[in-house]
Amino acid sequence: MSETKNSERAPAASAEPVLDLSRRKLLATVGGVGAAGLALGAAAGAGGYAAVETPDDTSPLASVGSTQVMFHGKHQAGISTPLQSTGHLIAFDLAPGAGRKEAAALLRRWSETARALMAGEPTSSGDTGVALDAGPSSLTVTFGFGHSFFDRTGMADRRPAQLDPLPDFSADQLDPKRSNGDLWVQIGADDALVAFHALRALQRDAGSAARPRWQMNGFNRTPGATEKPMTARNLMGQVDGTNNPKTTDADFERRVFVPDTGQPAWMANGSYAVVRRIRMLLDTWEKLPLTEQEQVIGRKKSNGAPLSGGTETTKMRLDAFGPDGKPVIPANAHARIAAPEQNGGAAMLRRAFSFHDGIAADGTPDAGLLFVCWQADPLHGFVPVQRKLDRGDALSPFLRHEASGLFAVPGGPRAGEYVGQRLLES
Ligand SMILES: C=CC1=C(C)c2cc3[nH]c(cc4nc(cc5[nH]c(cc1n2)c(C)c5CCC(=O)O)C(CCC(=O)O)=C4C)c(C)c3C=C
Ligand SMILES: [Fe+2]
Repeated sequence: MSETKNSERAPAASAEPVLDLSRRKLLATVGGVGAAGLALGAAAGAGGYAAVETPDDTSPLASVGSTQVMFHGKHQAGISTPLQSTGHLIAFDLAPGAGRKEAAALLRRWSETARALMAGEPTSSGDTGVALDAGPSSLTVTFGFGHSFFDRTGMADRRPAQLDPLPDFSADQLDPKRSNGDLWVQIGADDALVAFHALRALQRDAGSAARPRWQMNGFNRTPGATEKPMTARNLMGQVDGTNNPKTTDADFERRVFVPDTGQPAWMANGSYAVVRRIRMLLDTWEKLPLTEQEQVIGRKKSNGAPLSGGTETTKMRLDAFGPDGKPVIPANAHARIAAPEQNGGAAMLRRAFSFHDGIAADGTPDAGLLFVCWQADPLHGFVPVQRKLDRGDALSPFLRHEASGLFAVPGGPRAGEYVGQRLLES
């Protein structure tokens, strides 16, 4: 697993960040309160997995800035680590003539840059200074390989079957130019400048080896904006992420990560990311009365509680019927249709960013969800659930799936290793 560390540290420009462990409290899991990094973990619904260090009162940086996520670990950072307030998703294609050797050199460069920036250090070549003064700010950089990468590098025989293209869904309106790609990078941080700094550094590192294919920018709530840590809200106003698998669940690892002994061996402790740019038809959605909006999801908008009663964390009672004889959580409610118990146990870890790219040509807001979900096998996670949603989800008329990607995200690098080394050098 990747670890999160909340430390007082020298400004980002310093080559030697100060990590004075003797002056910090180590908080093991989500059980504690008071640390911004920890609070975020609880709020994200995708986090709280990592060890968090809190600074003492003399910290020169606010705790948001000083929170650090470890680059090395069993899993890559940015999967089960807390969701951040700024995200960039970017796919690259290898340049004509670039193959396995160039890809290996690129992953080596990218890994060193990610390691340095996640530690709050400047990059080793020509740091742009954009993140000067800021701490690591929970920066995570996560790397993945797309289906086409294996053809481009002459390694088609090493491609996992899990990367087979996703099936077509009837409601898809996908733009191929904004879909897939040889390589994929997910950047997240709790400071927009820190995130942008990392994005630029990685783009520059790509040099002549790879070219950006598409880029998407997203956001979530800023840590500290709410009175207490809360699950995120999306741009439809719903509490979104409640029923995510929890890192404390006995089957969390099995659902989200390829086992140690999994195949192919280079994917051990890795995960598969499905990325969808889902436009929300907000002009239509916002006209829907509140009670109907709640029926569409099956949960209350105010606090995310199931319509069958209780609080946000109360289990949905899918077998509850109202006095009218109808199910309290409608048969086509999104949360019912997507629930693992309705899909043979299929589950995924959703870790999304909202996006807003201004006004589209048709005059409507170009806004929605950069849906990213993580699973050990997309055929037992995203695919069956999306198949079912595609057939009769009450939310579908308010959505448009505009872009799609599927990426193999290898396990975390060991010290001295770069991401993907076990694929590229064995
Ligand atoms: C194929 C997977 C899914 C897509 C695509 C998807 C899109 C999507 N969802 C929301 C809003 C909510 N989703 C909620 C729950 C939920 N959604 C999925 C899967 C997909 N969603 C799952 C597996 C679940 C959990 C179901 C369960 O176990 O109860 C909820 C309810 C709160 C929660 O649990 O998170 C909301 C709200 C939007 C807006 C959207 C596309 C833009
Ligand atoms: Fe959903």
